[in-house]
Amino acid sequence: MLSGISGKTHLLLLVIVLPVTIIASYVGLHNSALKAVEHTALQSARVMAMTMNAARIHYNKNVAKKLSTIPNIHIGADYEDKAQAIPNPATFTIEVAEMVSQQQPNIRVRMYSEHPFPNRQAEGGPQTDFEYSALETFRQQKASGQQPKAVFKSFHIGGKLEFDYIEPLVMQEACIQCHNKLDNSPKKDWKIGDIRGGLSIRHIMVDNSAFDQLEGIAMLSIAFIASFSTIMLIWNFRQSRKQLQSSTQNFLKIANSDPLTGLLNRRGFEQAIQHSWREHRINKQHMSIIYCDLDNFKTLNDQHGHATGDMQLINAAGLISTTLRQGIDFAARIGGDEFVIVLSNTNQSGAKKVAKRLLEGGKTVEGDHPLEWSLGIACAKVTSGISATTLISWADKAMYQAKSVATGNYQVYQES
Ligand SMILES: Nc1nc2c(ncn2[C@@H]2O[C@H](COP(=O)(O)OP(=O)(O)OP(=O)(O)O)[C@@H](O)[C@H]2O)c(=O)[nH]1
Repeated sequence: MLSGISGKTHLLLLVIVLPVTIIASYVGLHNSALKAVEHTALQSARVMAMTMNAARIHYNKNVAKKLSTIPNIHIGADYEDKAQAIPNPATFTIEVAEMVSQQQPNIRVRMYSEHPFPNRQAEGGPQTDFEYSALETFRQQKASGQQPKAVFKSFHIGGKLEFDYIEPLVMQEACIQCHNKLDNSPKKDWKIGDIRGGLSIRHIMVDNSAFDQLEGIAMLSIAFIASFSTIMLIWNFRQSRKQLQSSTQNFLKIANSDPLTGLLNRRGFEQAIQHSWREHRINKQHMSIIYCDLDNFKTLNDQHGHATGDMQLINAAGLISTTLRQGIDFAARIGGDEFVIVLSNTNQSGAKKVAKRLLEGGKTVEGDHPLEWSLGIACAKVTSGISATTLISWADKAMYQAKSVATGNYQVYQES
């Protein structure tokens, strides 16, 4: 029963808890790996956006603005077609972004507007759902009085990780004049602070190597955790089984022992004699039984008290134990003052020697009262024609014969 519960608990741990732990660890580590890669991508997108903005501001302030005061210098999106012309800051930034994108196939930088000029109609507007939704978010943030903030999102596209970062582009004082005055401007009612578009930076992880590395570490960690947990569970299971075996053995020892003398009790004796009987029958050996009954034990109890009687029983058991061969013979207290001794592979003459030693030993036991007992010996070659119960009953009869003759002697059972 105990073993069943313990086994089931461990099985439950192995079958449910371990896979759940492994899955939870994998999901946790996978998410951590993704977060780490996302963080890196976000940082690099921010740096890229800062660089683009710094280039635009610098160009605007130190190139476009200064050259605009010189006559015959044209500043506009159509600068390529004209002599003495330079790009306006927006065109400058757009073209720098295009150059970066061409050189880095895994990075795409673009400025987009909801109202692109006619020359940028094809590629200048929002192109993805995320670019549309980013403009919507910026507008909502502005409407609720917040400073529009960059948005960031990661996608899994065709087995590759993709990170999109979009910063709001806000209409500046320096740009509004052109936008509201130029003939070809698609919108002429811009106000400073309006959301005019976004700076979109897309980073595609071409080989996913950083992520794969982190996932590899995650998998290794999980494999380690799983192996460690399994080893711990098996170790724990074995320990529990050992403890259970040892408790079962202790329990059986207690259940089969006489608490007063430490010898086997009737229950333990029956198991031991059956086992020994089988072995003797296989080996066709002689077995001898000595049935012992204390003489006038009732009188001892009555005259000197139960504790003295108990001491006499303990002395008798001690004498039996020291007389027998350790691990070969065995004995039990099967009744109040009755003991049965089993002498393995022992014939009648051997049993007589043991009986004499027990009688002699009784005279010298420690204590005020010499140990006197009557012993009955029965001996047989163990075959299928006789049972252990019969041999014990013969020894019992012999003990009564001894008692009927005189106290403190032994008799050998003789088949009549
Ligand atoms: N002290 C003690 N006495 C016990 C124990 N178990 C049984 N007895 C007593 O042992 C006595 C056995 O009595 P009997 O079988 O008549 O034995 P006896 O007085 O030795 O008589 P004979 O065998 O004819 O010599 C009884 O008085 C029981 O009460 C025990 O554990 N301790």
